[in-house]
Amino acid sequence: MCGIVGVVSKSPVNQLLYDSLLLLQHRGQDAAGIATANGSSFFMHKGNGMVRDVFRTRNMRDLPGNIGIGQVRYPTAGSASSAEEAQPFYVNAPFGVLLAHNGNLTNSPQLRDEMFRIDRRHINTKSDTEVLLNVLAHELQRASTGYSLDPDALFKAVRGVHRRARGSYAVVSLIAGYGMLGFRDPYGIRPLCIGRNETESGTEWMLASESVALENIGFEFVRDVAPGEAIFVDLDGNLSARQCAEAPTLSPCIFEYVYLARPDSVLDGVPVYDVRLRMGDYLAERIKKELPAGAIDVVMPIPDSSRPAAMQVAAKLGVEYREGFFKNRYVGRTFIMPGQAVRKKSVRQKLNAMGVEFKGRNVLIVDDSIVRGTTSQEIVQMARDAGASKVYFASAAPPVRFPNVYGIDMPTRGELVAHGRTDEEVAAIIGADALIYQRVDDMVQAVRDINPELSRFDASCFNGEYVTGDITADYLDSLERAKQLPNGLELNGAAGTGATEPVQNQLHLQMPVE
Ligand SMILES: O=P(O)(O)OC[C@H]1O[C@H](OP(=O)(O)OP(=O)(O)O)[C@H](O)[C@@H]1O
Ligand SMILES: NC(=O)CC[C@H](N)C(=O)O
Ligand SMILES: [Mg+2]
Repeated sequence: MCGIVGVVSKSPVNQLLYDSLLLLQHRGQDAAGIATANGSSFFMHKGNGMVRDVFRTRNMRDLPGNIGIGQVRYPTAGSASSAEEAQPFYVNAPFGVLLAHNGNLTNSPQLRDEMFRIDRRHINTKSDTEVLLNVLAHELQRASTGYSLDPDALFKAVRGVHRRARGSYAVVSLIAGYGMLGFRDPYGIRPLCIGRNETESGTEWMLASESVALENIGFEFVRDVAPGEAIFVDLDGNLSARQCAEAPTLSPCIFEYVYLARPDSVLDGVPVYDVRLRMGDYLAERIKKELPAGAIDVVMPIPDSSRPAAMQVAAKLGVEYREGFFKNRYVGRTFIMPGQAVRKKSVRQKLNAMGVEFKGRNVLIVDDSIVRGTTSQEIVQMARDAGASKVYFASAAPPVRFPNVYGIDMPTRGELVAHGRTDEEVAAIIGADALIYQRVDDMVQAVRDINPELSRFDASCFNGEYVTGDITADYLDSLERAKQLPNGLELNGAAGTGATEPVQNQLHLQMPVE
């Protein structure tokens, strides 16, 4: 998961894009980038780090124009440390195309090979996004007649992308001299929504990963982009939309509701906050079945993402809710950091137990999910060190047992603490007196209680069923092999290079004027 945003406005967009990327920062902390178009010129600034680190005033001044796209990156392909793999990506032919992507292509090596052998295109990085951009560029070349491009040709090109690309992709793109194009893969695995702002000079349009990124900067939420659908907004602000997939089937990633998205966003008609509360309701029912009444003195969340579920667990159990862990607000999300060593260290830097809440009490600690077990192991130990009598642990999501191949960096089974283990074995590893997990059916029902029309989800990391239907055991094995160093050690981060020095990459791309 990364955060993407695109806007066609009536006034300069640099600050607008910056502000909306800040609202999407929770989706990617490793790199950030903004590209704008002014007349026939593209301007771009991108680099490693968080939004506030990457953009200085001088960089912002160098991003003129009323149309632009932006991205915050959490790598799943290539490397966390390579500033060249920060997004957006640019290719000069045909027309000049910029692209930002949230998701992960599962046939990127084959496409890369095809690009070289058949399309004669060179891919310069290990990023699947650069591959996706070149597929789009090639399809635009095929669909366009002569020197011009109209919405029909653009939508034909997106149909071509859907035929060739596999995996997940929510995309925003700029085409020099034409406008902004956005689309979502035929399963709608990663989110994308449309916002509008009426001004005296006309309508402005925005595309963003989450509704919070457009609403908080004054745009009105219009709707989600449908799976397989493409949206094109020309330079004058005229919007056209078309279904470009043959058999679109909405199957959004359920982990967005569990952890990835902000609670104040609404994804595919479902407020994330409401789902997290419902997950708390169902989890409380499990806890009632598994622990004797009166076993728990106090319920505590692990800040931040588990708070709504933990509040609801406490309310349903009729037990006191207390904040036992103080969070250092200057440390980011640990799960999306590249590399196990930095994740482990950051949990301790981020959270500190407050002794007064623990001494002599039986505590139930609630988290939204347990993935590698990094957070839960540290937290249980902190609770014990702070004097808790018993430490019970509950997860608002079911055990994460299978790799994710659609945009969350957990590609190997070995790194998942629940893979091949019983709940009791996981409890022993994290050191808890008891561990209660949500059930998969209840997690799905928590979303469906709010939007019964959503019937299919990508819940592959919980149930091993991959919605695209083409993920084989061989493919999963190949991901694991790619993560192993020759000495048997594991690589850190998407391509294993681990934490990074901030590197900046400033481009000013000049398009020919017609
Ligand atoms: O089992 P693990 O591999 O540790 O992963 C799961 C943990 O990581 C996430 O927290 P994170 O610190 O990323 O973000 P948050 O502040 O939004 O909870 C998530 O909320 C869990 O606490
Ligand atoms: N998490 C994502 O959406 C990642 C986007 C893209 N695959 C990259 O690695 O940069
Ligand atoms: Mg957390």
